[in-house]
Amino acid sequence: MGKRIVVALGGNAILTDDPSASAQAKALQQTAEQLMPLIKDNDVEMVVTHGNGPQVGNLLLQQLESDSDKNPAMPLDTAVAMTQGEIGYWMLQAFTAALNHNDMSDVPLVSVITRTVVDPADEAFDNPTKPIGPFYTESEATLIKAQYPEWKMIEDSGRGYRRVVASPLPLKIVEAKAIKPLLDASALVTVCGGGGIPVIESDTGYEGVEAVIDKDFSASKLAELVEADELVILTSVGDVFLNFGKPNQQALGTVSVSDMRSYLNQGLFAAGSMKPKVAAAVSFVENTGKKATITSLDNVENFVKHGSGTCIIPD
Ligand SMILES: Nc1ncnc2c1ncn2[C@@H]1O[C@H](COP(=O)(O)OP(=O)(O)O)[C@@H](O)[C@H]1O
Ligand SMILES: NC(=O)OP(=O)(O)O
Repeated sequence: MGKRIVVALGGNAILTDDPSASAQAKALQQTAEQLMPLIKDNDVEMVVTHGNGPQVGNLLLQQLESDSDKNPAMPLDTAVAMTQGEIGYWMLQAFTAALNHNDMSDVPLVSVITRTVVDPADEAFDNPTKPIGPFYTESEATLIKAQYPEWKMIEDSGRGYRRVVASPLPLKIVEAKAIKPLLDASALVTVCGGGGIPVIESDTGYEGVEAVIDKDFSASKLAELVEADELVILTSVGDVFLNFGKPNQQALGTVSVSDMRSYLNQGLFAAGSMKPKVAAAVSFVENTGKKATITSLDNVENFVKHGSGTCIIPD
């Protein structure tokens, strides 16, 4: 068995400044090429997961047009499933091209519709924090609030206003067991897209709930469940920084998990962006004794060759 890694892809892997299907599929083609050094010439089983915040928010906006009985709007759990389907499809297309291009056309490919179990009593249901869909100016946000008073909007890290929805913590990935044999067969698997379709346990099995789960937390849980050797969180920055954006900012290279836990507990990372990534990575290392890396897609080749990026290791 090769080394098993779970890779979580950030927003920049899919969405550029053009949200059309063709532009997102094209962005993923480049992403797939950038991931190839992770598996090419290495005995690696790769599981890929991805976000869906912009896509699911846009899809909900499209649902607002569909208010008749003949063409009803879809609820949020179904919208998450729809984005898993669309992005999973683009992933298959992108990986097919990249594997062909890198003489690895024999690698089996699959995208798995995945459910993630959450706690119905999770306090996140009363406190929406997950930004989805497009960014709005302050005046646009005011108009939207008047039109949809039930929506909660927040200012998202100085980038504009966005709608937020509940984002409960993932407890269990329902399909984790089914994914393992695919990995054993050396398939390249896309799984748990958008954090997974949020479900709660019910008398008959599972019931969908309205939420969007953070994909970094799901990736961490998934990595534990498939017994991954490493969790790799890819975003738009090559390193995690202390004092990010300040003149004295300092890139973190290899850091022990207890040091990173201490930085996290001191509140040194921004909520809604770097904090969940660090929390997810620290949780994986604490729970498994394996390592986790946070770096950028652009740095994958350097990471493979020289180990650059922020690497959290067991004590
Ligand atoms: N301490 C930090 N170190 C590095 N980047 C940070 C830090 N705090 C905030 N950031 C910001 O977090 C961003 C990554 O978060 P985000 O865009 O939400 O992730 P995703 O890649 O999952 O879409 C980086 O592009 C950077 O601007
Ligand atoms: N579900 C999720 O975490 O999506 P983003 O990474 O796109 O916000």
